[in-house]
Amino acid sequence: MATYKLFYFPMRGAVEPVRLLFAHKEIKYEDIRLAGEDWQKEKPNTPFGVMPVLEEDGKKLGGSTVILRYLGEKHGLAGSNAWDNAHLANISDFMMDFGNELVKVHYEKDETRKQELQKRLAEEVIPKYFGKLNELTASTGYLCCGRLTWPDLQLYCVLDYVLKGHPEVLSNFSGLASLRKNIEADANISKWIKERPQTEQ
Ligand SMILES: N[C@@H](CCC(=O)N[C@@H](CS)C(=O)NCC(=O)O)C(=O)O
Repeated sequence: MATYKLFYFPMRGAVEPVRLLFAHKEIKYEDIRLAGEDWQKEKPNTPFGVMPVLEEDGKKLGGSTVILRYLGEKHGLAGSNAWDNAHLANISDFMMDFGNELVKVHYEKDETRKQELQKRLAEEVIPKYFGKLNELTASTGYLCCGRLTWPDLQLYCVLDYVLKGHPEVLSNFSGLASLRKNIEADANISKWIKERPQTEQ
Protein backbone atom coordinates (compact mmCIF):
# COMPACT_ATOMS: atom_id res chain seq x y z
CA MET A 1 0.00 0.00 0.00
CA ALA A 2 1.22 3.49 -0.89
CA THR A 3 2.13 5.98 1.82
CA TYR A 4 -0.13 9.04 1.71
CA LYS A 5 0.11 12.54 3.15
CA LEU A 6 -2.68 15.05 2.64
CA PHE A 7 -1.82 18.74 3.07
CA TYR A 8 -4.59 21.28 3.61
CA PHE A 9 -5.71 24.14 5.84
CA PRO A 10 -7.27 23.37 9.26
CA MET A 11 -10.77 23.02 7.81
CA ARG A 12 -13.05 20.63 5.94
CA GLY A 13 -13.32 22.87 2.84
CA ALA A 14 -12.53 21.47 -0.58
CA VAL A 15 -10.56 18.48 0.69
CA GLU A 16 -13.11 16.86 2.98
CA PRO A 17 -14.42 14.52 0.23
CA VAL A 18 -10.87 13.10 0.01
CA ARG A 19 -10.84 12.51 3.77
CA LEU A 20 -14.23 10.74 3.45
CA LEU A 21 -12.74 8.53 0.72
CA PHE A 22 -9.76 7.62 2.90
CA ALA A 23 -12.15 6.84 5.77
CA HIS A 24 -14.50 4.76 3.60
CA LYS A 25 -11.65 2.68 2.18
CA GLU A 26 -9.83 2.51 5.55
CA ILE A 27 -6.69 3.89 3.92
CA LYS A 28 -4.08 5.24 6.33
CA TYR A 29 -2.79 8.77 5.63
CA GLU A 30 -1.24 11.70 7.42
CA ASP A 31 -3.84 14.47 7.73
CA ILE A 32 -1.51 17.47 7.72
CA ARG A 33 -3.30 20.74 8.54
CA LEU A 34 -1.21 23.86 7.98
CA ALA A 35 -1.89 27.51 8.79
CA GLY A 36 0.05 30.78 9.00
CA GLU A 37 3.83 30.42 9.12
CA ASP A 38 3.71 26.64 8.73
CA TRP A 39 1.83 27.02 5.43
CA GLN A 40 4.20 29.78 4.20
CA LYS A 41 7.15 27.44 4.86
CA GLU A 42 5.50 24.56 2.97
CA LYS A 43 4.15 26.68 0.06
CA PRO A 44 7.34 26.60 -2.10
CA ASN A 45 7.37 22.79 -1.81
CA THR A 46 3.90 22.44 -3.37
CA PRO A 47 3.38 21.94 -7.14
CA PHE A 48 1.46 25.23 -7.71
CA GLY A 49 1.85 27.16 -4.44
CA VAL A 50 -1.64 26.23 -3.24
CA MET A 51 -3.30 23.47 -1.24
CA PRO A 52 -4.67 20.84 -1.16
CA VAL A 53 -1.74 18.60 -2.05
CA LEU A 54 -1.64 14.82 -1.95
CA GLU A 55 1.74 13.21 -1.46
CA GLU A 56 1.92 9.58 -2.53
CA ASP A 57 5.23 7.83 -1.91
CA GLY A 58 7.03 11.18 -2.18
CA LYS A 59 5.27 12.36 -5.37
CA LYS A 60 2.98 15.40 -5.12
CA LEU A 61 -0.37 16.03 -6.78
CA GLY A 62 -2.49 19.18 -6.45
CA GLY A 63 -6.14 20.06 -7.13
CA SER A 64 -9.00 18.99 -4.87
CA THR A 65 -11.06 17.35 -7.63
CA VAL A 66 -8.01 15.86 -9.34
CA ILE A 67 -6.91 14.25 -6.06
CA LEU A 68 -10.40 12.92 -5.34
CA ARG A 69 -10.78 11.55 -8.85
CA TYR A 70 -7.31 9.98 -8.84
CA LEU A 71 -7.93 8.20 -5.54
CA GLY A 72 -11.46 7.25 -6.61
CA GLU A 73 -10.16 5.65 -9.81
CA LYS A 74 -7.35 3.91 -7.97
CA HIS A 75 -9.49 2.57 -5.13
CA GLY A 76 -12.67 1.34 -6.81
CA LEU A 77 -14.91 4.41 -6.75
CA ALA A 78 -14.82 5.20 -10.50
CA GLY A 79 -17.38 4.32 -13.16
CA SER A 80 -17.28 0.99 -15.00
CA ASN A 81 -16.20 2.42 -18.37
CA ALA A 82 -14.81 5.54 -20.03
CA TRP A 83 -18.30 6.93 -20.72
CA ASP A 84 -19.35 6.65 -17.06
CA ASN A 85 -16.05 8.24 -16.02
CA ALA A 86 -16.67 11.20 -18.32
CA HIS A 87 -20.20 11.45 -16.93
CA LEU A 88 -18.81 11.50 -13.36
CA ALA A 89 -16.35 14.27 -14.29
CA ASN A 90 -19.20 16.23 -15.86
CA ILE A 91 -21.32 15.93 -12.68
CA SER A 92 -18.32 16.99 -10.60
CA ASP A 93 -17.82 20.08 -12.82
CA PHE A 94 -21.49 20.93 -12.39
CA MET A 95 -21.07 20.78 -8.62
CA MET A 96 -17.97 23.00 -8.86
CA ASP A 97 -20.12 25.60 -10.68
CA PHE A 98 -22.54 25.42 -7.78
CA GLY A 99 -19.63 25.70 -5.33
CA ASN A 100 -18.54 28.92 -7.07
CA GLU A 101 -22.02 30.35 -6.49
CA LEU A 102 -21.76 29.45 -2.79
CA VAL A 103 -18.33 31.07 -2.52
CA LYS A 104 -19.67 34.32 -4.05
CA VAL A 105 -22.28 34.58 -1.29
CA HIS A 106 -19.94 33.41 1.49
CA TYR A 107 -17.25 36.03 0.84
CA GLU A 108 -19.50 39.02 -0.05
CA LYS A 109 -18.57 41.86 2.33
CA ASP A 110 -21.34 44.33 1.48
CA GLU A 111 -24.33 43.41 3.68
CA THR A 112 -27.03 44.63 1.24
CA ARG A 113 -25.44 42.80 -1.69
CA LYS A 114 -24.98 39.70 0.47
CA GLN A 115 -28.70 39.65 1.27
CA GLU A 116 -29.55 39.94 -2.45
CA LEU A 117 -27.20 37.07 -3.24
CA GLN A 118 -28.66 34.97 -0.43
CA LYS A 119 -32.18 35.54 -1.80
CA ARG A 120 -31.04 34.55 -5.31
CA LEU A 121 -29.31 31.49 -3.86
CA ALA A 122 -32.46 30.29 -2.09
CA GLU A 123 -34.91 31.12 -4.88
CA GLU A 124 -32.94 30.35 -8.04
CA VAL A 125 -29.51 28.79 -7.57
CA ILE A 126 -30.28 26.00 -5.08
CA PRO A 127 -33.46 24.90 -6.93
CA LYS A 128 -31.56 24.82 -10.25
CA TYR A 129 -28.57 22.77 -9.04
CA PHE A 130 -30.40 20.60 -6.51
CA GLY A 131 -33.15 19.92 -9.06
CA LYS A 132 -30.64 18.38 -11.50
CA LEU A 133 -28.65 16.54 -8.83
CA ASN A 134 -31.91 15.24 -7.39
CA GLU A 135 -32.92 13.81 -10.80
CA LEU A 136 -29.61 11.94 -10.92
CA THR A 137 -29.94 10.48 -7.43
CA ALA A 138 -33.72 9.87 -7.49
CA SER A 139 -33.74 6.18 -8.41
CA THR A 140 -30.80 4.78 -6.38
CA GLY A 141 -29.62 7.46 -3.95
CA TYR A 142 -26.31 7.62 -5.86
CA LEU A 143 -25.26 9.94 -8.71
CA CYS A 144 -24.24 7.22 -11.13
CA CYS A 145 -23.92 3.51 -11.64
CA GLY A 146 -26.24 2.54 -8.75
CA ARG A 147 -23.38 2.57 -6.27
CA LEU A 148 -20.94 4.89 -4.53
CA THR A 149 -18.57 6.78 -6.84
CA TRP A 150 -16.20 9.63 -6.00
CA PRO A 151 -18.51 12.59 -6.88
CA ASP A 152 -21.05 11.28 -4.32
CA LEU A 153 -18.54 12.26 -1.63
CA GLN A 154 -18.30 15.76 -3.10
CA LEU A 155 -22.07 16.02 -3.15
CA TYR A 156 -22.30 14.87 0.46
CA CYS A 157 -19.98 17.72 1.53
CA VAL A 158 -21.88 20.27 -0.56
CA LEU A 159 -25.15 19.18 1.11
CA ASP A 160 -23.51 19.45 4.51
CA TYR A 161 -22.58 23.06 3.80
CA VAL A 162 -25.97 24.08 2.33
CA LEU A 163 -27.91 22.38 5.15
CA LYS A 164 -26.30 24.71 7.70
CA GLY A 165 -28.01 27.75 6.15
CA HIS A 166 -31.09 25.90 4.84
CA PRO A 167 -31.86 23.08 7.30
CA GLU A 168 -35.16 22.09 5.62
CA VAL A 169 -33.89 22.11 2.06
CA LEU A 170 -33.82 18.35 1.54
CA SER A 171 -37.54 17.93 2.21
CA ASN A 172 -38.07 18.88 -1.47
CA PHE A 173 -35.26 16.66 -2.80
CA SER A 174 -35.77 13.03 -1.82
CA GLY A 175 -32.93 11.74 -4.04
CA LEU A 176 -30.44 13.99 -2.28
CA ALA A 177 -31.83 12.97 1.11
CA SER A 178 -31.28 9.31 0.12
CA LEU A 179 -27.71 10.02 -0.95
CA ARG A 180 -27.00 11.63 2.41
CA LYS A 181 -28.52 8.66 4.20
CA ASN A 182 -26.53 6.19 2.09
CA ILE A 183 -23.23 7.92 2.84
CA GLU A 184 -23.94 8.20 6.57
CA ALA A 185 -24.88 4.51 6.66
CA ASP A 186 -21.26 3.69 5.88
CA ALA A 187 -19.76 2.76 9.26
CA ASN A 188 -16.26 4.03 8.41
CA ILE A 189 -17.51 7.37 7.14
CA SER A 190 -19.88 7.92 10.07
CA LYS A 191 -17.01 7.12 12.48
CA TRP A 192 -14.84 9.74 10.76
CA ILE A 193 -17.67 12.31 10.86
CA LYS A 194 -18.05 11.75 14.62
CA GLU A 195 -14.32 11.83 15.37
CA ARG A 196 -12.94 14.38 12.89
CA PRO A 197 -11.56 17.72 14.15
CA GLN A 198 -14.41 20.16 14.74
CA THR A 199 -13.96 23.18 12.49
CA GLU A 200 -16.38 25.87 11.34
CA GLN A 201 -16.09 25.05 7.64
N1 LIG B 1 -8.77 24.71 -7.85
C1 LIG B 1 -7.81 24.45 -6.80
C2 LIG B 1 -7.69 25.69 -5.94
C3 LIG B 1 -6.51 25.66 -5.03
C4 LIG B 1 -6.41 26.97 -4.30
O1 LIG B 1 -6.61 28.05 -4.88
N2 LIG B 1 -6.13 26.90 -2.97
C5 LIG B 1 -6.15 28.09 -2.16
C6 LIG B 1 -7.18 27.97 -1.04
S1 LIG B 1 -8.79 27.66 -1.67
C7 LIG B 1 -4.81 28.27 -1.47
O2 LIG B 1 -4.07 27.34 -1.25
N3 LIG B 1 -4.54 29.51 -1.07
C8 LIG B 1 -3.39 29.84 -0.24
C9 LIG B 1 -2.34 30.63 -0.93
O3 LIG B 1 -2.49 30.95 -2.12
O4 LIG B 1 -1.33 30.91 -0.25
C10 LIG B 1 -8.29 23.25 -5.95
O5 LIG B 1 -9.49 23.05 -5.85
O6 LIG B 1 -7.45 22.55 -5.43
